[in-house]
Amino acid sequence: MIYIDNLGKAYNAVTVLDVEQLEIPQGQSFGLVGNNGAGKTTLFRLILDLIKADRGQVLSNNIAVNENSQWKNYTGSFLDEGFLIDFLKPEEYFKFIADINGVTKEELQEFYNDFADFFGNEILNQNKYIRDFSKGNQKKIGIFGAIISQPEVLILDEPFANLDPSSQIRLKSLLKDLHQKKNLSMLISSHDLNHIAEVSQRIVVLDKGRVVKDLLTSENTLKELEGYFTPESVVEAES
Ligand SMILES: Nc1ncnc2c1ncn2[C@@H]1O[C@H](COP(=O)(O)OP(=O)(O)OP(=O)(O)O)[C@@H](O)[C@H]1O
Repeated sequence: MIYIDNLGKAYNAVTVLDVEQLEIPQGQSFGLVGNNGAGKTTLFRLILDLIKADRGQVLSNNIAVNENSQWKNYTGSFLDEGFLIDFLKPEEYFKFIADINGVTKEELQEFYNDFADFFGNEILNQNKYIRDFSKGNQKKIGIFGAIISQPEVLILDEPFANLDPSSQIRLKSLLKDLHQKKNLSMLISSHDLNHIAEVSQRIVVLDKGRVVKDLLTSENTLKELEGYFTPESVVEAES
């Protein structure tokens, strides 16, 4: 369970995150949406203890993430290319993650099988360094890297961005599968309302760092989100 308690962050005296309380129960698929600069990545960075909060704290299974790193044993994440070791080839990178997490060769092979369609023929056996892959393929490498450790909590920042349509569809199906089979807590941000509504049981909307909507996904959620994000000028033009 992730619990956010009175969390605040400002840059240059401008508040970019201000979340009083937010509880994400174990096993929930949690979608985070918001316009550019709404604070989504900042929230994920705070959850992963990559930046320091100005006030408040994030608890993972009741332990403050900035005081004890136990949560790292069960949390997989990919926010950006900074998470990759780009002077390695994908197979070397995956083996490195597998080795530090005690994942066997056979288990890794099983993951490769599950991800074969998602990878296409573009990731494995390419004999090139991660830094030389396209942005979309680097994203695939990062997502796979986050999943190899078989985490209980998975945090992905805009996983659908830069992926081609077929890969987006495959990723949705992989994420839904993982979530169902493993009681995984899945925290995903996206600008794509359709995708996020499809993979999330709950969707939170951030605006200027604040939670402005917290919805359990239903058949009306997509409409509600589209309504929220439709600019007034468009509403006026259509009426
Ligand atoms: N290191 C930093 N220094 C100064 N401002 C920052 C820093 N990191 C983030 N910000 C600012 O914090 C705000 C929130 O940024 P954040 O990246 O969390 O938003 P986001 O919702 O992920 O946006 P996007 O959808 O564009 O990725 C933005 O105004 C951003 O410019």
